[in-house]
Amino acid sequence: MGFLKFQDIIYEKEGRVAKITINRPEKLNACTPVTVYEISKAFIDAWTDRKIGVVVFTGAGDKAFCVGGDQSIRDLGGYSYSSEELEGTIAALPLEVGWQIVTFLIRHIPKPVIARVNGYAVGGGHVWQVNCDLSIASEKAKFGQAGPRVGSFDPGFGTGELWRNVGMKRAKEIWFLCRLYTAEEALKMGLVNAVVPHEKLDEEVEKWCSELLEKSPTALKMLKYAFLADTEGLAGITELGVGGLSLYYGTEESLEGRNAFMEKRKPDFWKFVEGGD
Ligand SMILES: CC(C)(COP(=O)(O)OP(=O)(O)OC[C@H]1O[C@@H](n2cnc3c(N)ncnc32)[C@H](O)[C@@H]1OP(=O)(O)O)[C@@H](O)C(=O)NCCC(=O)NCCSC(=O)CCC(=O)c1ccccc1C(=O)O
Repeated sequence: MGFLKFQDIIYEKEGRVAKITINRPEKLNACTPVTVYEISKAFIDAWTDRKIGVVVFTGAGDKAFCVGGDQSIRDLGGYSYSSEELEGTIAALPLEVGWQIVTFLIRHIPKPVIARVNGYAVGGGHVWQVNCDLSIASEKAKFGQAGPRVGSFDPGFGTGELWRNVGMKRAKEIWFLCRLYTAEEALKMGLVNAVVPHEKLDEEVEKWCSELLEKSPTALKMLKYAFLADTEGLAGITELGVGGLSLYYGTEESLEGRNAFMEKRKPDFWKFVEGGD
C-alpha cells in the first residue's frame, strides 16, 4: 500500500481482511474533512482490491469507535478546513457532505463491513456503525446520537437505517433525547450483533471475518445488494442490477455482442444460451 499515505487513519490489509482505523484517539476519533477523505480513499481501495473479502471499520485506542464531526473546527460556515494540497478532493467538501459519501461507501461496497465498536459510537460515528452490515461491540461501548444536543442532525442514512434496526419509537427516542446506551442495551435493541468482553473484541471480530470468508463472495455481494434494493430505492436496485451486469460480462453470450461489433457482423447470441441452439 505504498501509494496510500494517511495522517488521520490507519489502513491495513491482512489476508482477505482490510482494516480501517480512525486514528484520532485524543479526540475520541472525531473526524475532520481530511479524516473523512482518507476513510473514503481506504474504502475505495478495499472495494477495488479483488483479494479483499471483508472490511473491518474501527477507532484507535480503547475509548471510542468515533464520536462524529470534530466540534473544535466547527463555526458559522460549518466544519472548516482548508488545504491547497487537498483542493478538488472530498476533503474540500463540507464535512456533512463528505460524511454521506463515507456512509454511501459503507452501504454500497460489495463486501461485508463489520463495525468493531471499541468504545463510544456517538453522533456521526453512531450513524456509521448503524450503517455497517454487522456490528461487534466491546462491553465498554456506548451508543447514541448527539445532533439535537450540539446543533446538528444527520437525516436519511442517519434516520432510515436506525428505525429499521430498532423500530420507529426507539429511533425517535435515540435522536430526540440524545441519551447514551450501554452495549447490553444496544444488543437488546438490535443495534449490534454481539457484545463481548473488551479483551475478546479482536478475537470475536476475527471469528466473524473467518466465517464470512468461508462463504461465497458473489453470494454475499448479491445479498448485500438485495438488502440495498429493499431500502435504497433506485440506487439500491441499480447496485443489484449492476452486480448482475458484472456477472453477465463474464459470459460468452455478453462477449459475443462486443466481438460482433468489432468484427462488423451480426451477433449470434443464441449459440451461447444453454439448450437454445
Ligand atoms: C462522547 C462523549 C459522550 C464522551 O464523554 P466523556 O467520556 O465525558 O469525554 P469528554 O471529556 O467529553 O471527551 C474527551 C475529549 O474528547 C473531546 N471530544 C469529544 N467529542 C468530540 C467531538 N465530537 N469533537 C471534538 N472533540 C471531541 C472532548 O472535547 C475531550 O477533549 P478535552 O481536550 O479533554 O477537552 C462526549 O465527549 C460528547 O458528547 N461528545 C460530543 C459528541 C458530538 O457532539 N458529536 C458530534 C455530533 S454531530 C455529528 O457527528 C455530525 C456529523 C456530521 O458532520 C454530519 C453528518 C451528516 C449530516 C450533518 C452533519 C453535520 O451537520 O454536522
